[in-house]
Amino acid sequence: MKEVAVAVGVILNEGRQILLARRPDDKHQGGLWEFPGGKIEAGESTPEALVRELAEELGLQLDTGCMSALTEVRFQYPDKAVRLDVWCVELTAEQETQAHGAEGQPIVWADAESLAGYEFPAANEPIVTAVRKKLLG
Ligand SMILES: Nc1nc2c([nH]c(=O)n2[C@@H]2O[C@H](COP(=O)(O)OP(=O)(O)OP(=O)(O)O)[C@@H](O)[C@H]2O)c(=O)[nH]1
Ligand SMILES: [Mg+2]
Repeated sequence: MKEVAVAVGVILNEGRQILLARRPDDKHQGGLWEFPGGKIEAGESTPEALVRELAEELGLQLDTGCMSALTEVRFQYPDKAVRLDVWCVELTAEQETQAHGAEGQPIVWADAESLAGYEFPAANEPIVTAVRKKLLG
């Protein structure tokens, strides 16, 4: 199965909360919570893909300077193979006010302590571990 390369953003506000979005029911892994992002297009770096995806999905106007690599996860679903390239995205207070579910999807700001209480796609388990380690030590 061809592996799909995905840019994934762990978006942090100044209070070290993390933005989660709920995946639409009709999409792959629908109804679960995700870290926003999407498929990397030909010729794009991961941060470039994140700038584009986070504008489309959340209305954020970002440049790549607020992004830093966190981890990479390869996972095989029964119907799909993915490689998630996960970057932290640090928002200013002003940028935080821009963030909304631009495609109608619910969003929440979650504390690192509460992340384990959300249902994520199976591939996200190592991401949650990495975020907790970064923010909680
Ligand atoms: N964005 C995102 N995708 C994830 C996460 N975890 C995970 O397994 N994926 C998988 O990565 C794949 C691509 O993500 P996506 O559906 O956001 O892609 P996209 O925004 O380009 O959407 P599209 O289907 O409208 O082109 C999906 O199969 C999705 O299930 C996650 O935390 N965030
Ligand atoms: Mg997406």
